[in-house]
Amino acid sequence: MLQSSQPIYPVAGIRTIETAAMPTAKPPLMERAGRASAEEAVRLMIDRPGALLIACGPGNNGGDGFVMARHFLQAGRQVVVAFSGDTAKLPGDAKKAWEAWRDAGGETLSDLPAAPPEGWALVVDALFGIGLQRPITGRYAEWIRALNALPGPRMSIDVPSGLCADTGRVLGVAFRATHTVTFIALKPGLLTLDGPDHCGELVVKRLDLDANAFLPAPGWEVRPALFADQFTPRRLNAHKGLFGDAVIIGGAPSMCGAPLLAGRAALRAGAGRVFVGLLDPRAPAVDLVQPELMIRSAEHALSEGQAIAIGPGLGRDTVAADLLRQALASDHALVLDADALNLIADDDTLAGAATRRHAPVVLTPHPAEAARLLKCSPDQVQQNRLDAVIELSRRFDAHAVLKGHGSLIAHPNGRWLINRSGNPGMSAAGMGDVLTGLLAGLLAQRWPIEAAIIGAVHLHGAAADLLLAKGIGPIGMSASELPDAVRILLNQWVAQHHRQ
Ligand SMILES: NC(=O)C1=CN([C@@H]2O[C@H](COP(=O)(O)OP(=O)(O)OC[C@H]3O[C@@H](n4cnc5c(N)ncnc54)[C@H](OP(=O)(O)O)[C@@H]3O)[C@@H](O)[C@H]2O)[C@@H](O)CC1
Ligand SMILES: Nc1ncnc2c1ncn2[C@@H]1O[C@H](COP(=O)(O)OP(=O)(O)O)[C@@H](O)[C@H]1O
Ligand SMILES: [K+]
Repeated sequence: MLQSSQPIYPVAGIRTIETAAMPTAKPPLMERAGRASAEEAVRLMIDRPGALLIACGPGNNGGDGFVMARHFLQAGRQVVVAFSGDTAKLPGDAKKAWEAWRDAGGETLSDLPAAPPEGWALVVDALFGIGLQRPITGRYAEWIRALNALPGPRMSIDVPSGLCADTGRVLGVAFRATHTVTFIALKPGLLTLDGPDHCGELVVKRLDLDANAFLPAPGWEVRPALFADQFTPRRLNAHKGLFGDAVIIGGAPSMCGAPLLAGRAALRAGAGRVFVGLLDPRAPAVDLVQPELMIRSAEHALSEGQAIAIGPGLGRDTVAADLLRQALASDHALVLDADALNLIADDDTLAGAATRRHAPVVLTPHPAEAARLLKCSPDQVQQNRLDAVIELSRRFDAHAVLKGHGSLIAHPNGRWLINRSGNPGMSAAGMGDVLTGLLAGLLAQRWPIEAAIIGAVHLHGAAADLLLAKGIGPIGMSASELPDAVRILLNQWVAQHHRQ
């Protein structure tokens, strides 16, 4: 069974859902959140006897911590709660949760205690959740640093404290959880930038709410279920003409490797034929490692194919710009990567031609390329990757993929997604070229545009995860190893889907 995709809401959306659900929620949402956290904690503490430490903060995240503590106390488990604020200033529900903890016989320490000799069974971070407003400093920062230094499992309630739930930025310092239990739905900051490094294993507890019924989800996580419609087994009577022609354009002098890698990826993704159009007049006439690739001059290759990807190793001279102009004038689906993006960033006429195109355009920038397109700094892009990808899609009226861990996809219809596959083995030259080739390969097979983008981005990361699981990486994983893993996965998924 393919797992269905989960919705993602920025904090404002979560707040809307909470406000709508809260008045009628019985038991109250904080009770549900505390209980759900306790259930998850029990799973983490199997084989770990002893006390657990819960650090509670001054808002409702702290309230969840008090509820969780009470459950363990009532179950006869030793719990130590640390809270450095003023209980009189706790917001309503959190105050009630503290009172219930106190009334159950719970004790609250005003500072972090020393760890027992056998260590804590579990360290729980209930300091800040979606209400984090500014960088953490002072005593809370000291607490987080001290908690991060403790051995054993560390669980965050809702959001690792210090992590911005919307962007995945660390504000000052952040708790590094081995497990995070998040409520109602996923938030973007848990899935991109520094989010995954701080969340550890991430579990969503919906608190018995159907978030989508309160507020249609603006974003979704990428899952194979979203493109499984395309998993069609091949007929015995199939022939290459059914699987389309992909065209890759690039390879200025000394940069031929990039389009060849993309071409190999397009083949492994199943394209019937792959044309690679190289700009370098002295480029080899054949790829001896992959002789199936049909190498042409760039000009010649442009007249072939159902899907064109242009950019890998393209260069930025007038020849490159002219080829890009021709590609933009074609009526095929077009993937723009690398130097094609840089050319567009520098030339309003090319940018205009991309924006006005009728056939689909896919932009696949890494953060520095996105920054050139948006005329800002890479840092500004990374400060809010979701806003950046949505803005790119809007400005160019195109599909956009902002690469990096937790790649984001935005469609011109406003829908956005975050991909969770992939690992740091992919932080190596040529990985982006492979993604470009996969996109061209799936588009050549006439996958609908959204399915092709989501599918390519997910497969790309999942292939790297497969290599990682086999011990091939993260150190030393190379881009040319990825296409074979893509082929294995795609065939497995199609076969599994049709056995169900
Ligand atoms: N609402 C609900 O129905 C449900 C909510 N739930 C739970 O509540 C959480 C949200 O609760 P929340 O809104 O109270 O925010 P929270 O994350 O506890 O932090 C706010 C507090 O921190 C303070 N503060 C902020 N930044 C700071 C900083 N840098 N350094 C120091 N202080 C800082 C801020 O103070 P202020 O900014 O006002 O000075 C305020 O006191 C949510 O993540 C989930 O766990 C669940 O129970 C499900 C139902
Ligand atoms: N740590 C990581 N986790 C997941 N994916 C990654 C990671 N590092 C890189 N990638 C992926 O690898 C690809 C790198 O692309 P790019 O930066 O264009 O590389 P190149 O230009 O060398 O081909 C992107 O798809 C990116 O999302
Ligand atoms: K937290």
